[in-house]
Amino acid sequence: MKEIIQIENLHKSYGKYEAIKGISFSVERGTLFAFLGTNGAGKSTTIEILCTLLKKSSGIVKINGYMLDSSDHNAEIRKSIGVVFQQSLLDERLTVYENIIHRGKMYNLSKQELAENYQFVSTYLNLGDIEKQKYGTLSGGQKRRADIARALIHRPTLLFLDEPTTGLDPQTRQFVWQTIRQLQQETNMTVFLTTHYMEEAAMAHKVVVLKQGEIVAEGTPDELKTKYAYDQLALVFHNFTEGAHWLQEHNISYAEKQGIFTIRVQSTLHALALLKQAEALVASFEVIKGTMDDVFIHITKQEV
Ligand SMILES: Nc1ncnc2c1ncn2[C@@H]1O[C@H](COP(=O)(O)OP(=O)(O)OP(=O)(O)O)[C@@H](O)[C@H]1O
Repeated sequence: MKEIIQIENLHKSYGKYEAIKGISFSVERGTLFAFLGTNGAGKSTTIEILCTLLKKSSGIVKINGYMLDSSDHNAEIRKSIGVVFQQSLLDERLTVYENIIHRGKMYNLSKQELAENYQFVSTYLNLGDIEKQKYGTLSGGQKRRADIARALIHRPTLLFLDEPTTGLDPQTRQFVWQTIRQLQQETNMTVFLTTHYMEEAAMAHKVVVLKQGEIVAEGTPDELKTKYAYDQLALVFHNFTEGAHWLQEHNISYAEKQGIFTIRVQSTLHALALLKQAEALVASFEVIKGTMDDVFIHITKQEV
């Protein structure tokens, strides 16, 4: 089966408040999927439902071929997923090794499987230097490595990460991010990620954006950028007045700040054509590509 997650018309209410208002989407096996949304959009609620920690109000959810909330399927779902939450679940008083082995034992792995799996997670997360240290004494970045290792000890096919890099320094963020990408690519694991860092979402195979419990955009990063973001050409002219006149004569709308004229362009090729036309007047230029930040701001500002 191509899809590892299939969601149809999922609803979740907390009392009278409807946090998830009938969302439908799917995630393909072996891909990196980014689930985005403003604060309170319903991301954590959705993840908790998918991880069997929270009961849905209605809708159909299938994970790895198992129907959520149907007979003994939730136990099978739990075996095939790993979860890293914003808050850690490890015991502060135990060492990293003890914590991870303790977790592994919950999955009834044989001694040999447990040893092999530990070796696997230790290599990927570079645990060698911290495995004997008590979890409570680790730095934020080291804790994150241990959290991810804990989620992987039973070798799940699907990994949920709720804002895995929030609060980390840039170097640790990069390490965590590279490890996630490497795992996804080398082991064909599906990664379901929520993040507030748009450069991380830009690397996903598919993005879904949630706003107030509803899906407001869905597609590949390129599709979303084409639809919601645009490239800009920034120009500095040899002569400010001549440059401004040239743009006005050619009916080109612009914004100007401290001598830099910014023009919205359809593509880099469009920018090139304009530059050729205005070549004699231009002192310097820059083409600014549309980003996932632009996409996110555009979508989440829109009225639903
Ligand atoms: N236990 C609860 N009881 C009542 N309302 C809740 C409960 N949990 C969440 N909510 C509400 O449901 C909505 C969705 O919350 P959720 O935590 O899923 O959003 P989120 O997208 O994960 O936000 P963030 O990015 O801030 O973590 C919010 O309005 C929140 O206040």
